[in-house]
Amino acid sequence: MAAPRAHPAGRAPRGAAQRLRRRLARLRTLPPVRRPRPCPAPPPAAARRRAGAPVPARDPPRGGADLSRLRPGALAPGDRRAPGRRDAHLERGALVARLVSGPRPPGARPGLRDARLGRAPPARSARRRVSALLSIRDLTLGFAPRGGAAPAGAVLRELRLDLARGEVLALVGTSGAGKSLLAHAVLGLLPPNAELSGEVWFAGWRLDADTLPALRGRRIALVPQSVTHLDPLMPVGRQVALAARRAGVPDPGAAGFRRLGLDPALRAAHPHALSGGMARRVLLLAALVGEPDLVIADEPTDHLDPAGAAAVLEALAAVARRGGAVLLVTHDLVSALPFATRVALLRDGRLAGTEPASAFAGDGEGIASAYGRTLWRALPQNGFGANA
Ligand SMILES: Nc1ncnc2c1ncn2[C@@H]1O[C@H](COP(=O)(O)OP(=O)(O)OP(=O)(O)O)[C@@H](O)[C@H]1O
Ligand code: NI
Repeated sequence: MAAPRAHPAGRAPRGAAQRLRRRLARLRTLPPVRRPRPCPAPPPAAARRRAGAPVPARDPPRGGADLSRLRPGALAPGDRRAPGRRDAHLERGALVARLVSGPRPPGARPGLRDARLGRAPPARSARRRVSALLSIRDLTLGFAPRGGAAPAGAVLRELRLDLARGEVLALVGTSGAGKSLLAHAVLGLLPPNAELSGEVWFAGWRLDADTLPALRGRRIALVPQSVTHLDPLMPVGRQVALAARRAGVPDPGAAGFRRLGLDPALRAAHPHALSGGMARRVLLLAALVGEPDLVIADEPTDHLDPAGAAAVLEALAAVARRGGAVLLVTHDLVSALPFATRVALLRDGRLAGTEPASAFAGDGEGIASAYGRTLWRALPQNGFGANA
């Protein structure tokens, strides 16, 4: 705004003074500007390293989310404030936009794209310890008993898992092993009675109620297992557009739908008019739209024919190729193998081993863990464990 010209007499003429008074009166009627709550700056890298936190070489936030305002590791293990609140939305069949995107963080600018998007990860220095993109440390999860029920044991136990940029880590295990809970625990989307301990770090940031809202749907995205996470009352095209807006990127429109093998005409359809496989691809599109660094995909190939499954896995592998990482929860190990770099085996809430994907070949001799060998040999194409 141009500065008002000074009047030679030192006072504005009457007409100008009236105009100024009117302007001031208009300004007073506007709602006050709300400033985001100031957060202390993050501690220096050295202090974070001393505290045992993984420290990235150089990994500033992007996508418009100013994480320099957030405190890494602000909450003690077990703090469940945000997860509980968010799960209320989840249990109500919460909107995919909210699940994959979350609210816009203070200071985030819509439409702002980071120039680093799509670039390779920073070069590793031999002298500097560079951590994984995602580090899960001693994660234990149980549920407080409800209504006088006997306390159940932990459903995830002392999990330690690292995921580096460029990796697609397939997380496999039998039904009920805890795969979805692990995915939800990373994203802070657990029910209020969940009791969580341990730590999850992403790009040097402790994931907690302070950091997650700024990261979810921007740098970390979830493809949920259930398609009920789509809003039943909103056309799916609008849901994708909403996810894009929250991530601060343009709506991919018809092109986005085509990219995942979906007819663009489906944008106007409500979720009930989509097949299970179509709905799953819409969820994937909504998750990938903001080009996140980390994608946690929970059974993204369910209900898909082999060609559809390959297209979905290819889209996920592309995330890793551009320098991101994917945690791929799947029952279908065989389909995932060509796209996975490693396989993590979850058994009754415990990690039974992590193996290179290349070990899952032939009779499974190259698989280090006994559980991995058993799972591999139990597959129909491997003789249902006849040689185990
Ligand atoms: N809210 C909850 N309260 C209590 N127990 C729960 C809750 N949610 C999940 N569980 C239990 O935790 C265990 C792991 O569930 P989870 O959904 O993570 O399994 P999963 O490995 O994803 O299985 P699937 O392959 O069938 O999807 C199950 O025994 C389940 O009953
Ligand atoms: Ni599951």
